[in-house]
Amino acid sequence: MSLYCGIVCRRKPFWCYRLLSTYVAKTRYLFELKEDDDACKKAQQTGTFYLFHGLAPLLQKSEHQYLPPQHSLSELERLLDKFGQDTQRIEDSVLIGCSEHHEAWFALDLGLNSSSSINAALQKPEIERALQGSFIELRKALFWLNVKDASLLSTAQALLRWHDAHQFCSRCGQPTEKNVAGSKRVCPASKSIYYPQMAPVVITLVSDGTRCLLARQSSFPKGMYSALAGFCDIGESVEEAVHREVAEEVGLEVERLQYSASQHWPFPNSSLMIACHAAVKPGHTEIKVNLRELEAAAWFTHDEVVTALKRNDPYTQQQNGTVPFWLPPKLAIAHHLIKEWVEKSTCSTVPA
Ligand SMILES: NC(=O)C1=CN([C@@H]2O[C@H](COP(=O)(O)OP(=O)(O)OC[C@H]3O[C@@H](n4cnc5c(N)ncnc54)[C@H](O)[C@@H]3O)[C@@H](O)[C@H]2O)C=CC1
Ligand SMILES: [Mg+2]
Repeated sequence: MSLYCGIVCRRKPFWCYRLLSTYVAKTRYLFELKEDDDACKKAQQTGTFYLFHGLAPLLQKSEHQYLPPQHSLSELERLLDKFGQDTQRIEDSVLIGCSEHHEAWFALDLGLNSSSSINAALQKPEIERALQGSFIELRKALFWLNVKDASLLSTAQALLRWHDAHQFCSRCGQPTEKNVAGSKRVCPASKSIYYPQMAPVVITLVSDGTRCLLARQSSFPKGMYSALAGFCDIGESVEEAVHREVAEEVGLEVERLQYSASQHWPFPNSSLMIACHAAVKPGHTEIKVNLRELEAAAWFTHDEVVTALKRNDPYTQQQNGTVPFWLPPKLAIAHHLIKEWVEKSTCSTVPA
């Protein structure tokens, strides 16, 4: 229940956090930190930092799970000091969220070349030893993290990558400067403002009523099939992108589009995955694979998909040496789409 009653406090910020629901208060606090550099610097004093090296998050193994440790500002300063680095490097950190009690969370990459400090990147093995953890490539880490940490670290990596790649103004070539939160970069020379971007991607699970269409690119791990995905062209709606991508990749026309869900996907650059179900016209099921985009595409039955969803260790080779057909991991929206199709078709309400 929202406690916000429209009362406007005279204290800064112009709303009173005590009158807001926990969720609204949190979003307003994060908004303030993005807009106000002084407030964000202050938040660093009491906040915590997630560390990366070359865009790989630091993880520590605890019992049966991997967790990303959080470090306070003073711990981070001590670490930099120990390795002969100036604390200006902390200016490269980016705001990635906050707790319900308004403890701000930041991410900092110790391996990328710093735009704030002249010191060279820190050496990975030495920091790993000092912090008793390992920097693990995010694609691998996603298999071991819980959903909350996976989402937070994906956001952090996307933001750190974007800042690393946007250090110069594309209009005049001069260095750009990030605000303290990292929600934008400004070019002092041309006054251009740059905001972190995501590319919209449609991902579609096509059904013919009893089977679903799955495809693989040659770059996928052996045996893995997924739903059809593709970047939206400029000027296109989501619906237009779905029709075009399906026609382009497998030569089919679809109808009855149904939006399912969306997901931020950090690889290889930030994408906003927009997931839909779609159906082919009855009898129009002949696949014409575009071999410039895909290695293979095929229709799979409900039973084949159910078996593949149960496959926990896809890399186990079958006795004849082949790798069995398997599906993207739970955290990928493709998995969600496929599971949803299985559940719907079990209840006989699959989009025809
Ligand atoms: N989270 C999930 O469940 C899944 C995520 N994906 C992601 O979807 C994305 C798109 O899938 P693809 O089949 O590769 O797309 P695609 O079918 O559009 O083909 C990729 C090609 O599109 C062109 N392209 C156009 N705009 C681009 C842009 N903004 N960035 C990069 N290339 C662009 C390039 O020529 C590129 O080679 C991939 O990055 C992949 O990681 C794909 C499947 C499952
Ligand atoms: Mg594609």
